[in-house]
Amino acid sequence: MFEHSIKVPRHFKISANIVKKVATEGGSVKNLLYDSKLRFFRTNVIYALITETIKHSADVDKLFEATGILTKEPRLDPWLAKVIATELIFGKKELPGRSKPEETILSYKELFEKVPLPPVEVKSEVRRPRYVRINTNLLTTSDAIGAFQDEGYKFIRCTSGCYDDYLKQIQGLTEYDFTQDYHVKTMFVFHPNTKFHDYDLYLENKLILQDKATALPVHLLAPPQGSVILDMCAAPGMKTTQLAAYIRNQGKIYAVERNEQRYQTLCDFVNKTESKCVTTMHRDSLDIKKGECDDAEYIILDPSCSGSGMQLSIHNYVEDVRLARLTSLQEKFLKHAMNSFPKAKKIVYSTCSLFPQENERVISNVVKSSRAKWKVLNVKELLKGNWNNFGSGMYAVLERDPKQANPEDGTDKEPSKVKKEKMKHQVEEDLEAVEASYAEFNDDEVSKHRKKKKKSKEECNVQKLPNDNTIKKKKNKEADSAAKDTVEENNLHNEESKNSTKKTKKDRENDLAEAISLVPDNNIEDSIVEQKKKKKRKNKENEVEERNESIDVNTNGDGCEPVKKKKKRNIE
Ligand SMILES: C[S@@+](CC[C@H](N)C(=O)[O-])C[C@H]1O[C@@H](n2cnc3c(N)ncnc32)[C@H](O)[C@@H]1O
Repeated sequence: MFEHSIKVPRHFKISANIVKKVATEGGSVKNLLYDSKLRFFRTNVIYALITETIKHSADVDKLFEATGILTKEPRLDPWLAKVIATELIFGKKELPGRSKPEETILSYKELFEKVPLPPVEVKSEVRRPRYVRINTNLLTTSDAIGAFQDEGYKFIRCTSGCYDDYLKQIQGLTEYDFTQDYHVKTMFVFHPNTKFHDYDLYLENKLILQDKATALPVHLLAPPQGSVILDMCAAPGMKTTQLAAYIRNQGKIYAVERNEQRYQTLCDFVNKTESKCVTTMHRDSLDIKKGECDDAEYIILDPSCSGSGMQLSIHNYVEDVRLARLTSLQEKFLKHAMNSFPKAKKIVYSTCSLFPQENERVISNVVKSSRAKWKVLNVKELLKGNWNNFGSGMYAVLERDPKQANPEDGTDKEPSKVKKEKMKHQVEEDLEAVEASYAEFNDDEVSKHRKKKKKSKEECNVQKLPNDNTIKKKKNKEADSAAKDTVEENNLHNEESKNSTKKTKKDRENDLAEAISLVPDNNIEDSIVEQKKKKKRKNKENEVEERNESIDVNTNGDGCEPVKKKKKRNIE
């Protein structure tokens, strides 16, 4: 028999409260846990209990459903019950006290044990490499390579240009190697164990610890120097500062953040990184109306999400109600981005969630209802099939359809009936593409596709240092020469950029073309230039016809056409 006077152990109560908060309101377990009131409590014990409860949540739900415990015991708090049942069934297998909730759960132990549960999945943990981004406002990539070499790291260069070779190469990096990222040329990749927290370049904000997945949206947005960008959900400022470096502080970035504390973090980060072209705004993005930020041409939309793609499995636990709330907010953001900024021509939507509700469904719902003003580009085509998504979120690239928008005044022409039909058809095709792409993201098409791909005969020029600390400290001459080309490329590129303030649009296009020849893997810019050439030709042919039809063509900015769809879509 239990005794009414016996209290529920405090660690159970605290854990139950946090699990409830994470599931219903969201937020980080660590933040909730390291609340000052708990500072001297056994946080490690509680953290383990919360993690286990979240990990076994689906199984515990099954046990509760099969036994009907929550209906039969209406006074039992379901969150507390979850924590205690997890401890009893999956944790220590015993309970410390004799409180009523503990006794109630114990009385169901035999019934719980009869419920068949799926076998525990043993997941092999894949450790992600350590990515760092060079803040090119403060340090050139060539100087960064030199600095890493001075530290004893060996620069490994993939000469084949083949993505498969690159992937093999990063998997084989030792603790003394580093290489340049395949897509984002200002990023470098190190062994997962590499620590940078005490490293001078990091402390001086020349080196930013940023994961590849969070850097890709800027690469996909690819705004040219001089452009005006709106970052609708900016704090802590990873993408804002990356954008500032990307456009070499030439242009303007509106960085909007609603949360006061996070806004301060954003301002600090912007200052520390010398992201001088950034205007921070402590605002709710959804309150920014036509007439404000009207000059924004490129939009990055990285709204709050469930974070289910983040490494901590703890984030995978999201209540349906919360997910629905997030989805509806994300749709609002996207609609706002698409409709409120007359000059906007490209939007990159990204989340670190893997839930389709926060990704493809947001895109399809919004694009469906947007009268086809925006076209969804195929991310895999933009990356030329070369992105092995490590389960860390999703991206969608939307480009305003130049045939259906009037960039001069930002209004959309009312389309004729025939055109409306065509547009509807186009939207359906686009959505099919998006849905197919996400489906492929979710299954293992990536590896199938890669197997089919013709392998390059060229091998990576991989030269490894022996695993020896003494040798590590010697600067490697061979590596120096391997890096030399990159250094020269970067110097040239940097030299170009110094003169860029006075450049015309034409000059910028030429710069872009040159940059592409300097950086051969710069896939996005590559496809943009190709598309520009095509578009110029096409524009000439269609000029008269289009004028007659009164359809305005987007002639300002980069004017790039959406990437043409192929019959068979390959999306990673
Ligand atoms: C996923 S984080 C953004 C991360 C950021 N883009 C980066 O790369 O560092 C989402 C941010 O959006 C902010 N946010 C949420 N709703 C907002 C709104 N209505 N207006 C402006 N900011 C908002 C949140 O406070 C949070 O800081």
